[in-house]
Amino acid sequence: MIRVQDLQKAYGNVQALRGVSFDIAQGEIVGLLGPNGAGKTTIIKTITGFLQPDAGVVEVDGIDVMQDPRGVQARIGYLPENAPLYPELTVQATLQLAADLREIPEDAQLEKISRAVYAVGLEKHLTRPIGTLSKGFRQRVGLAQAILHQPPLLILDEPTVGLDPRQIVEIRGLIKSLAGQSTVLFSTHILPEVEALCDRVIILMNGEIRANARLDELAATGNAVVVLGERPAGAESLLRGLPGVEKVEAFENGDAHPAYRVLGNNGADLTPAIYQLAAANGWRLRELRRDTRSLESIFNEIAMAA
Ligand SMILES: Nc1ncnc2c1ncn2[C@@H]1O[C@H](COP(=O)(O)OP(=O)(O)OP(=O)(O)O)[C@@H](O)[C@H]1O
Repeated sequence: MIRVQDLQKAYGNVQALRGVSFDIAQGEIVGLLGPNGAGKTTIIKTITGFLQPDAGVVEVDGIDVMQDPRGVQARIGYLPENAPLYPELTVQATLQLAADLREIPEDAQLEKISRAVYAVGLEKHLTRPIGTLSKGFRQRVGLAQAILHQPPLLILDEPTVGLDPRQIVEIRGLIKSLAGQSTVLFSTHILPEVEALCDRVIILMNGEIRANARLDELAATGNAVVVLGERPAGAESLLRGLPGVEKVEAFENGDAHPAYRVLGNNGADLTPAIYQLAAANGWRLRELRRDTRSLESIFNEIAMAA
């Protein structure tokens, strides 16, 4: 659905993007995560055809954005950061204006507006001027504008920035429901946002991609945790003898059963070999799993390495 290849962009002597490449498949929901100034908005503006890169290729649905920006924009619903809205216009007038700008034929406008309004829960607020709406409801208007033409791809720049905790939960819920109909790429600097919404995360720092993986892959380590029913003689040294094992640490897991953290030396999954070892030696396994890391610790590790 999106192909970004070796994108580069400088503003004067600020190198905002330093060769960014990634692909997003149809139906995915992907978070572009990075601190302020990492280059998230620059990537989004390039994909949506509002900014010309210095080098690189962006394709949406096989269409090159530099060659046919209007063709790409017809396939994208875009919610910019702090979407500009006219405070004196009502919700209905705002959406009618958006439908005109999208060149939606007049006889189709009512049906499209009504569909978008119900999708974002604005049906009771059609006659209210934008200026009287809370920030959360203004964001719903922005989302309704973005989905008016039923685009196959939604691109949202920091969709929950400036919202209070309740509004954040509501907007995240809406994004999740819209993801059923569209591929979604959104940017954020908030880790729990990624955990709440994404299949996959692209971590960007200083104009470079530092990670691009499914959340479960990123969280998995090459270490395993094993808890046994009783303490068989020699368990620790047998675990240590498995190929790919660096070290075995016994730890207290709170229920008096022997627990070990088995540290690998090459990132490979150790659990199948541990399972076989347990079966061969008649150990009673209470628990066997890959050890995981939180997104926060991954992010901090990447930031420290930067
Ligand atoms: N129009 C501009 N002129 C000069 N520098 C710019 C311009 N727009 C962005 N930059 C710089 O380019 C870098 C990337 O900015 P960008 O807005 O893409 O980052 P971001 O990750 O979206 O950050 P934020 O979350 O703060 O919006 C930053 O160093 C920023 O200061």
